[in-house]
Amino acid sequence: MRVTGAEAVRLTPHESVREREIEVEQLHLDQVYRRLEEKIDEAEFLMHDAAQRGQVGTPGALAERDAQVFRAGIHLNRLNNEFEDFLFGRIDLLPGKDGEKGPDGAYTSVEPADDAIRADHTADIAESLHIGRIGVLDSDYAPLVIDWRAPAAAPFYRSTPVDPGRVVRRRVIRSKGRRVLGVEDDLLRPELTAALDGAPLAVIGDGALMAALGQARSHTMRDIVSSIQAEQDLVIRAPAASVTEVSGGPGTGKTAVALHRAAYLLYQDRRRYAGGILIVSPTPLLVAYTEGVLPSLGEEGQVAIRAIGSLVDGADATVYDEPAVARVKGSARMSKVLRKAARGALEQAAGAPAGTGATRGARKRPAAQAGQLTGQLAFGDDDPAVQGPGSGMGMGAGSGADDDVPVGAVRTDRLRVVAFGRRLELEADELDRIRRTALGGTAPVNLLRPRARRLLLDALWARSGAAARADSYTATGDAELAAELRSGFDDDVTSEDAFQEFLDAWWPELTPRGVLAAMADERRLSRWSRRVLNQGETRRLARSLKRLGADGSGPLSVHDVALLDELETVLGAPPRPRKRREADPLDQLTGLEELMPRREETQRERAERLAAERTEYAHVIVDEAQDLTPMQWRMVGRRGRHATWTVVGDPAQSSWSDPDEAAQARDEALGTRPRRRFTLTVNYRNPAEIAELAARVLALAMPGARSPRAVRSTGVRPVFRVVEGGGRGGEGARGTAGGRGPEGGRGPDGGRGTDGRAAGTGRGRARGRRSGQGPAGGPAESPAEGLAEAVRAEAGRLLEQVDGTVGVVVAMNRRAQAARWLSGLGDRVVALGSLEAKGLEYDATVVVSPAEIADESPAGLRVLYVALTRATQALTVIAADRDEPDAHGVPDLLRD
Ligand SMILES: Nc1ncnc2c1ncn2[C@@H]1O[C@H](COP(=O)(O)OP(=O)(O)OP(=O)(O)O)[C@@H](O)[C@H]1O
Repeated sequence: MRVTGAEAVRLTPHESVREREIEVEQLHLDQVYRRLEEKIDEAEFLMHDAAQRGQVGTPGALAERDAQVFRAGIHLNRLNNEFEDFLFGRIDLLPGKDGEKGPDGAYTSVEPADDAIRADHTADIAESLHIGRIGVLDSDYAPLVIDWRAPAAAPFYRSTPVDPGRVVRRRVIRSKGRRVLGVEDDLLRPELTAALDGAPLAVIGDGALMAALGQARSHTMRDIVSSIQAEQDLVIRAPAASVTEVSGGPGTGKTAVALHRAAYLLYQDRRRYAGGILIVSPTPLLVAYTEGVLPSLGEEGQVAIRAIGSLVDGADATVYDEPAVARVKGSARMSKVLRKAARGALEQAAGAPAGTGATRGARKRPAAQAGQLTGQLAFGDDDPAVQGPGSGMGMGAGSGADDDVPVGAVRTDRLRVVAFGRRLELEADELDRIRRTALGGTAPVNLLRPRARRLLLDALWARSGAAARADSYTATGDAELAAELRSGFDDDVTSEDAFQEFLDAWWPELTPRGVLAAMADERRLSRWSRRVLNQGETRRLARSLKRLGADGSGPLSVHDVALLDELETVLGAPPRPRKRREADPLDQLTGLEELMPRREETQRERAERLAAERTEYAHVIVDEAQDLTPMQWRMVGRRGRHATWTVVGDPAQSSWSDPDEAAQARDEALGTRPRRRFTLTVNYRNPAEIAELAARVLALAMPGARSPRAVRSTGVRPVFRVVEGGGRGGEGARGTAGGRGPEGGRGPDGGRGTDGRAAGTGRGRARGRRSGQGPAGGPAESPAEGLAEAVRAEAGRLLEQVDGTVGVVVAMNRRAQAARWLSGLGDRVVALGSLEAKGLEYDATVVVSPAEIADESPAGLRVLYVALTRATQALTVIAADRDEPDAHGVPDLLRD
């Protein structure tokens, strides 16, 4: 903004300095954009020119041209992306110890020269660097903007008044599009009188960080690139070798740091990370919340952000298991059960249940019906565990008119073939022995089929007279003839449809979903889980897996996905057509089509594609690592066998009940790689008032654990409200919202008396009355008067109070109910179950019935701790009877 003379008169001296400094930055930004436009023109010219030249030249020249065009295209794409605050920072530096410049054109020295500061505490600024989302050089290769990830930008984040290095002033520049809106400075050497181009160094405002933290939250996370703090920067730029472990309480920026680290690693070594970076997130909600951050940092290509329930290709878990079931499915013991189930499913398919006298069973049972004997699943054509034609109907080897085999069914209790003009037969005993021999060891079941086939042929060969003949050839030294005879025999047998059909039925290809569905039969499962799970666990597991249906295609739970992945390993993936390798973009370059305008792939689509193409990654980042079950660690571990890792988490927020078992699985996944540990200590999300309340729950959940230090205080204390009867079934319960009379709530100022009432009779409630509708859509006098009305009223009040989002956190089994309570309040408010709240944040939250959340699972107190730490500005706790609230509405759990 240009300050005219008339305006300047009206400005206070302070304001005029601010305006002048904004103007200085505006001039620089204009210069940057001019340069960017030149670069865009260059890139466009290059692309056009290359297209004109077509496919002429030597292969080497063409490859070089393609590479150039490709680079230009990527650059163009980035430049064309309309970045908010493209340029966001500046540092003014003292002269350095040496005069060496780095590749970005900036001096590399971190420490000031010995004579940088004069005896009278004055100094001159030797260099000013602007920091932005990508680096820009001017036509003389002098830096106009330094990429935030470049080494020269590190002092912007790292310098502190205690250890300022060369930095005298750090400036955060706020801009929108091409317009600079404001600047905020930190003076890192306040004792110094510094001059820039002969004029005193101006210092404007303070609290760029505070301004960022106070901003309203939306449904997507913002990057923190302009205000990364020193302890966070250490993690982001930590060397990638081995394992980087980051712990820190709620709101300390673990997720933000993890995302920025992915962008940093790509910047540092793009070729190495062309192998892909996987970010594992606990929920699809958190994926949706965070997936915009990387594109805003100019990175989206090589990073796949996946929810733990979507890590297996094609699986998209929509269901949460009850805690007792989740405990069983998540336990490392499941790997044993699954191994047995995979082998058991195969035996079942062939009609010989393990341990029940397979021969007898097999004799009595026609193969296609064998599974039906246990009452649940038909192993055979409709067998969910079986893929492909399997035991297809047809005139198979074993089909015959005898016994009780339906016409056309393939028998698996005997094999009959004709070879070398002789009828050969293997009986059930022999087949059973062969199967057991083939299954010996730990190799994947589906991959053992060739071995089983070979054993069958050996057995048939042994019964054929040809074997004796071959032996005599061998004895007379004609081994070649013996081998020919054998190979002719094998050809003869295997060319018969009968043999192939038998094999398909007797050793079908099993699918993970099919085996999982097969485990829904409790009797069968108890055989497979013997001495591993107890009866209750087996029952719960079988019951839960019924959801998958007989064909295994039903909805998956989050914990089922790790089981599927394990089964994929145990069964062995059937060979798939090879897909194109995702590698360095330059390696894959095929020509101009890479650059032609196409529909932009979304981050999610790209993630899907990458995940489908990759089974392993070069770097794995695990967010909310404390929540991974042992089975999930095994699943994630398989994706990073050769990777470096960044693992971020907070044990105090863990919803897993057996931390020791999880720690062991984590150690196995991370192997013996050396670890670097970091701790983040400052809570940037919650104001101190909310953090204090959460700390009370932390003291119960994890005695002795330390809360992070809240960086700001708003003076707005949590509000408590009471619903009588609200704990008894929610919607159906009657009660009085805020019905404890004048003392029913504790006001935002910490005072008691009016707020509970005000909320109870507030806007949300009035709206309900006006429309003649209760929160659940029924008449106002309906039972929704209770908890539903209180929640709705409070959400309505908070929507008035904040500009951004409101989250209503309820126990998992109330999710659907709560969504109905809030219907019509708009999309700034959302209802979520306690486990879904992981990692998310809202301007304001309503936590409904803490006791209910805490009682949900053995880790309930830690889950409640998560729920209470989601708000950036305001928190309301609605207590029901079960919370045993005191006269002020404070639940028993949350009292001092
Ligand atoms: N340096 C920073 N500058 C500005 N905002 C920050 C900074 N660090 C963190 N934040 C903000 O603080 C909030 C919490 O960050 P984040 O979600 O990454 O924390 P977390 O440690 O993952 O929390 P939780 O454990 O509760 O999931 C976010 O809004 C984030 O943008």
